Amino acid sequence: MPVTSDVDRPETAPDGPALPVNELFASLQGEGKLAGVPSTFVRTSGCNLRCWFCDSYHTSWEPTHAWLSVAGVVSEVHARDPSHVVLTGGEPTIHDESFELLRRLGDEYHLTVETNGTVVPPADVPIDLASVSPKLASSTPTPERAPDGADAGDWAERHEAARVGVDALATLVDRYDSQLKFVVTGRDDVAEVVDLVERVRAAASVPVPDTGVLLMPEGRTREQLAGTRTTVAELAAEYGFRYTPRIHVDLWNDAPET
Ligand SMILES: C[S@@+](CC[C@H](N)C(=O)[O-])C[C@H]1O[C@@H](n2cnc3c(N)ncnc32)[C@H](O)[C@@H]1O
Ligand SMILES: Nc1nc2[nH]cc(C(=O)O)c2c(=O)[nH]1
Ligand code: SF4
Ligand SMILES: [Mg+2]
Repeated sequence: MPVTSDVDRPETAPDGPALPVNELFASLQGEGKLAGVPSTFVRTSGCNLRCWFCDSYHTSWEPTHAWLSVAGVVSEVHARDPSHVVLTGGEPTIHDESFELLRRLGDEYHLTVETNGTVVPPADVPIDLASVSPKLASSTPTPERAPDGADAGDWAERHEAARVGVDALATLVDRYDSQLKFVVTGRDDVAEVVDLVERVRAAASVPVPDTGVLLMPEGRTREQLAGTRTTVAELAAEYGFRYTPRIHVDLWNDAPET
């Protein structure tokens, strides 16, 4: 149910809890330690950051969505086969209704939340895998590095101020089965990964193994990934971190609903 399909697109939310949904589809989890697992993806719109490379431009730089009731999202999930649900965005945790959705799905599905790690959900929210992707300095938009046609405005400062909260990251790691999945643009990014992982370890109460730290190559398209993946895989091997491919990009490039 992408916004490009023929679904109703009311401009305001229906009565009751509702979410701005950019797309809802079944695919294979393409990233991280559950890569390859059939999953239903719910992609909310709206984000508190503005990564210059965001592969979901229509949830961040130019938010686009249909408003769906939480009950309607549950029905759409029920209508699909996978036992795993991935709630992503945009940044799903900026919407309280995301937490209500997770509560309503928790008994029936394995729940992964893809998050930038800046927001801690209420303690009662069921999450089976917190897939946390803290943002490095190389994600910050600059006049030279912003999506085509986007107005970065004051987002360089806002993004930089909000992109990392060590206490929030430590709480997520303490509370949930988790992975720290860093988008790596090149060799210069790794010192910051090492430093941030050490800061999270110092603040967390549970161990953060190197195998829970995933390096993911930056790239929205096959062509872009071809330019980053070998370097990033070699960095993972060198530093003892885990490498994650982006198998949906390999398989379907940057097609929507994949
Ligand atoms: C679109 S984000 C949505 C969830 C959340 N806002 C976040 O950033 O984790 C989903 C995943 O895609 C990753 N991602 C976004 N753009 C990317 C790019 N150009 N290359 C590689 N990964 C990217 C994010 O880091 C995150 O792991
Ligand atoms: N197949 C597939 N796997 C994914 N894993 C995380 C995704 C995301 O955008 O959060 C994603 C996505 O967009 N597609
Ligand atoms: S935090 Fe996630 S959704 Fe937001 S701009 Fe960055 S990659 Fe896109
Ligand atoms: Mg994606």
